[in-house]
Amino acid sequence: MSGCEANFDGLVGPTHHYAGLSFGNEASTKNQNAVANPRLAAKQGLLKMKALADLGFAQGILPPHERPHLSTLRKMGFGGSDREVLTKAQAYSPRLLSSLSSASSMWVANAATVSPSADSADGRVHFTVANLNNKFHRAIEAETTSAILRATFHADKYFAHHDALPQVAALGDEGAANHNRLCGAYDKPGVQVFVYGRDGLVTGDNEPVRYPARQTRLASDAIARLHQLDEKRTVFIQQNPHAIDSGVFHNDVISVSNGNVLFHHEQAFVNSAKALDEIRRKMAALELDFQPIEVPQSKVSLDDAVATYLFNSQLLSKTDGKMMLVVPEESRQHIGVWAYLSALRDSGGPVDQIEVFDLRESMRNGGGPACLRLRVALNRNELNAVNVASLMSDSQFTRLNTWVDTHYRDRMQAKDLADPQLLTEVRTALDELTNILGLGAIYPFQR
Ligand SMILES: N=C(N)NCCC[C@H](NC(=O)CCC(=O)O)C(=O)O
Repeated sequence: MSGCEANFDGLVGPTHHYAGLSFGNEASTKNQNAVANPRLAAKQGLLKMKALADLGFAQGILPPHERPHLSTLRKMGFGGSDREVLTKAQAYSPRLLSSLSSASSMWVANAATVSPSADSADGRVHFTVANLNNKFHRAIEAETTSAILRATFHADKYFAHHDALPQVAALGDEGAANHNRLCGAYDKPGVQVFVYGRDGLVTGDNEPVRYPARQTRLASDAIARLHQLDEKRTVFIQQNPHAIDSGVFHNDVISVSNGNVLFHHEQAFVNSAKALDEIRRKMAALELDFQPIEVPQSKVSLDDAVATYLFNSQLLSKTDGKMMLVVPEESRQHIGVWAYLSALRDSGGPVDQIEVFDLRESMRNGGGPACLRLRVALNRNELNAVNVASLMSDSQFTRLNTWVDTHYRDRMQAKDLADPQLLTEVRTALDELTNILGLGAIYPFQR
């Protein structure tokens, strides 16, 4: 298969904690106020990146954002020295400070939507930063995400960058977590599948009632337009509102694609048969076979899918033509889910290997293996144009582990966030990280 899918993982930031900020994400709500371990979280992520790099997959690293986000606090009228701003914000509302200190930028599946050059009319890889406007703590990510992506994929000849869509609910956009691509070779045309939870312009009667639908059709349409996609190779599907109400806050909690395979739960989509048929027809026009793997509710319930995150997996193509599924430890711990995955592995189908990773620190905030990565399908020239220090290697792994050991605490709770020493630690760490990753001044405090 020519071209490759590079996975860029978000490095967990030093303020990682459990704040219960994401209504609709049941893990986030359930673990509010639990004690977090940022050092362990960062190391669990690095181990996954290194293991996949060692298996021969192209693996990149995206840095965390600066938190607490002093500039938002200042925009909200908290003045004085940095120390005073933190103290006043904490006194006003510990929850506000917590929101502006979340390490949520680690879940880079929500950083942007990415379209490979083979699908875009101008032959460039397109990135649209996600506005994440459904959650206050995530809506502040867009500006730094944009700086990071532009520094990592900096050659204009190959990469086109679009700013986030306007920050309004009608244009709610959560990035690649609601986007899949079916293809043959990664650098040849494929079919892009956008999944949305509600329309955005009009209120329909088929919307979730309990939890919010974060992605709108209006936003997905805009991205397809910005990325210059061909409608003959684009599909828009509504996510099942019942799934959203069961805790499937992003589509990547209920489906994942790779190559010509779509691994998904039977209750993932509205009017599933019609949607799958459209994908099949559009792929057939490219002379590609579509291989859906549909998991029935009778084998894995929606609730078990949300609890174990088996669909929040990475489906990766191996050199032997078979695929490997990267799942979180929680999927192995569940007898029924593990039995299903073992049978899938032994079925003679496209997936013949399951790899398990302990990502518990991230999982407790609702972020599994797929949430932590941003897929970027690249041809050889494009891969060569990526900022080289952003790619995982033996030396980067060693440097980053040492960096984490030097700068990260092993205990973090909301009450720690007003400590001015923490802000100093964060800035010192991030300044050093931009050197390790060769990214230049991407943070406002560096300018
Ligand atoms: N499925 C994908 N692609 N990403 C997972 C994102 C998890 C993230 N959790 C949080 O932001 C919780 C933060 C807290 O509660 O402390 C979210 O809900 O947006």
